[in-house]
Amino acid sequence: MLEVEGLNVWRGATHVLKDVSFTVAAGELAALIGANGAGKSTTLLTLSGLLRARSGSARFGTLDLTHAKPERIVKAGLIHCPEGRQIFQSLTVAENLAMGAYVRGGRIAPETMAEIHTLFPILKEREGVAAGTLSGGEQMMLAMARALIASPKLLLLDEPSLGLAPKAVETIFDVIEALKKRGIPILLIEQNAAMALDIADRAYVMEQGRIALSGTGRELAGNDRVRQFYLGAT
Ligand SMILES: Nc1ncnc2c1ncn2[C@@H]1O[C@H](COP(=O)(O)OP(=O)(O)OP(=O)(O)O)[C@@H](O)[C@H]1O
Repeated sequence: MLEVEGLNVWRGATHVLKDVSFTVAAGELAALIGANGAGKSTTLLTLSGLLRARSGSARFGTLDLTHAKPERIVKAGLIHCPEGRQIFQSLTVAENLAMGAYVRGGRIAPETMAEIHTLFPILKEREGVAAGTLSGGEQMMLAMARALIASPKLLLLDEPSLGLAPKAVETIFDVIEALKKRGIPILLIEQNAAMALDIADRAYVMEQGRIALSGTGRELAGNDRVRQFYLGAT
């Protein structure tokens, strides 16, 4: 479904992504984990068409992401869910959700809204309030709901646990598991390696712009190097 091969991306004078290769198969939850500055955000920006690769390829089905315009990539169903703070703070919850449908050129179908309210009951309760008044966890849920309304064929989740209280992180990961059960393919970018590896079918560790390790979530959770550097084992 998503095939990235030998991707090299420069930002200014810095060679950030170095021969990056990975795949996300249909129905799969893949996790990309790594420390601050490893190159995870650069990877997402490249897949969304906002940064251009100097060499290598990234294909989403038949679409060549290294040359397609960002709007074309969104239309093809590669939907980037940013961290919760990037919702429209002064718009209501309902208005933010409407923006998700707008990118696909339509309205929200009643059955889609019903599904969103099943996944995120809190958003129904809060539909009339300004998004900026929601808690961090609720804002993340709104960002995820907005991405889902855009009918993703592959959902790019950018650090969904960032800055959230532990209870909110658990709720968000429960939702991610629910999306996985619905068969929505997900590329999850996370610093919270323990939780990401726990739910990932396949995982990649990025270090200094390279894929340093890959395997199933379980394999990597048992890997000595991962345990030492990413899971805090002693
Ligand atoms: N605009 C830029 N110009 C030059 N270098 C940049 C720019 N943005 C990021 N970098 C460099 O690219 C490298 C990777 O950054 P990136 O943001 O992709 O990492 P990350 O793994 O997503 O980390 P974080 O979790 O902190 O966002 C870092 O070394 C960073 O300094």
